[in-house]
Amino acid sequence: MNIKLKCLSHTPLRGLNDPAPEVTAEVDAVLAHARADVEAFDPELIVIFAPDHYNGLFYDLMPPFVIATAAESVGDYMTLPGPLSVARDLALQMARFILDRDVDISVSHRLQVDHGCTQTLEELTGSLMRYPVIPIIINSVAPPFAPYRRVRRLGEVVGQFIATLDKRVLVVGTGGLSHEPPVPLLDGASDAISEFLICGRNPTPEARAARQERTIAAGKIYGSALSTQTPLNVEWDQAFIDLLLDGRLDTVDDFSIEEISKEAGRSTHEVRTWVAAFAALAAAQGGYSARRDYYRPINEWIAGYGVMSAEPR
Ligand SMILES: O=C(O)CCC(=O)/C=C/C=C(\O)C(=O)O
Ligand SMILES: [Fe+2]
Repeated sequence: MNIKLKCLSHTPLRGLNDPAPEVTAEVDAVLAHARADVEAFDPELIVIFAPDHYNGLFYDLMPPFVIATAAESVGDYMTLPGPLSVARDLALQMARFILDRDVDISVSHRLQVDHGCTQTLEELTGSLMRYPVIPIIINSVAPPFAPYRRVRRLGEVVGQFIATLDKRVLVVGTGGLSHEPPVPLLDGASDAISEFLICGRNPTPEARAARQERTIAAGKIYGSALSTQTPLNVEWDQAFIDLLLDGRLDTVDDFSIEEISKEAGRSTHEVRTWVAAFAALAAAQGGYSARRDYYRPINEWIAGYGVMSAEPR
């Protein structure tokens, strides 16, 4: 086995509410570099830890963790629609391995995934079909969440499974860092919003466009006095990146979900995908060397926007 890691933020607002051209050019250059790294590594498998934003998973049955044996992109927020080349048999083997090690995970044989999974896959590989992939969705948006220690443990067992493979494996985490886009909460929601959050699959084009417009409108005022969303938190982001750089993964076991939501925004919990990805790398190889490729708070994208890479020491 040979393993590498990439963790990246994603944003629904790329191309829809961009920051200054210098900033998008800077991010484009970082992403081009990341993509060249992936091209050179030529992975035989990508394991991607990703969140969902009420496109594939709803409160009619909201699992903490899901592994997909087949997945299709809904094509939201300018991302590519269509199927992902999921490594079906390997995904099933991985699910069995995880369950055998006392970590509960659901299996989906037909999962819809959104920009939270596909934007990063597209940025790193140029397509949804280029390499065999196993999507693992970690609930990071629809409370209640499994605690961070369970996410770390999930990552560990996935890493142990990867260690059994004779393959080049790229582990990806996507989401975060600090941010709070206008994703509705079930608690206190109107009947119409509750209905959407419980079973809002396959929205009409009009409903999809209205969701997108709400997010664009929020992006236009994010970080200003007009916004009611929790702002970006650069200190929180730096501390989290430092924790990963130092390999202090077990400190996430003490993370308080409520405190993070208050300090850094409710969608900051997408960093759970980074926790799982780093834990997988650490467990597969017994240690890693990581670098921070990029960080910038970008209000227009509602994103504490970061990119990290890591590989075995
Ligand atoms: O229904 C919607 O589209 C609600 C908004 C939404 O899904 C926003 C997603 C934002 C991110 O992916 C993010 O900031 O990480
Ligand atoms: Fe997201």
